[in-house]
Amino acid sequence: MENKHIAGEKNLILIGFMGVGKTTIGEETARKLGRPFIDIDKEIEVAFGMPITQIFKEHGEKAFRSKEKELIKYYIEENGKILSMGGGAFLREDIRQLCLNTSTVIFLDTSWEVWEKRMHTLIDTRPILQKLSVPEIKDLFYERKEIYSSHHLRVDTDKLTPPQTADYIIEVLKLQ
Ligand SMILES: Nc1ncnc2c1ncn2[C@@H]1O[C@H](COP(=O)(O)OP(=O)(O)OP(=O)(O)O)[C@@H](O)[C@H]1O
Ligand SMILES: O=C(O)C1=C[C@@H](O)[C@@H](O)[C@H](O)C1
Ligand SMILES: [Mg+2]
Repeated sequence: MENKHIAGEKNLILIGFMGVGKTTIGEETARKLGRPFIDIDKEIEVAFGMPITQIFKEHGEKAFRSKEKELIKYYIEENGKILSMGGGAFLREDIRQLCLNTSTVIFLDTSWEVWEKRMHTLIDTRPILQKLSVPEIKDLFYERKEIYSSHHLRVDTDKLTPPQTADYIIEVLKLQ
């Protein structure tokens, strides 16, 4: 009951470090609930007409972050959707507060040990990871964890597949 009250028809926003499954699990949750799914990273790519790696190279991170903020504000305006954030969006206090005040924020929590095994599949498409050594990535991973500690629901994804994670979110928030 408590959870139903928290979630309602509010947007669900998935947060967490790069590659924890925000896009995959967001898509799956939206499909199961029959709700629209918006991936903010994808929308930024559409707006610039190029992949994220190229946006960082040609326009810089500042332009990327500015478009990210603009699109989050736009998509958060209307309720009923599932939104997956870029891993860095929640770093900004204004975005964090906007998300927490309007939506149900779900932190996908993956352990470093599990994430590290997945890392090699992520590097090519995540420019932030490309310039860092593994120990630096590990530091960033734990730094970011603190930022993601502001949320409404935490899901430990280590032993769950994306469809199982989506089922868990739907069940615990009593969305069906
Ligand atoms: N629970 C999981 N178990 C196994 N593999 C997973 C899990 N969640 C995601 N993956 C895999 O990890 C990769 C990254 O997932 P995804 O792109 O959804 O992450 P993301 O959080 O959206 O990353 P980013 O912040 O960079 O957008 C994908 O190949 C996906 O299939
Ligand atoms: O964690 C980050 O800073 C990022 C995560 C990705 O989702 C993208 O938004 C981009 O690669 C930056
Ligand atoms: Mg994603």
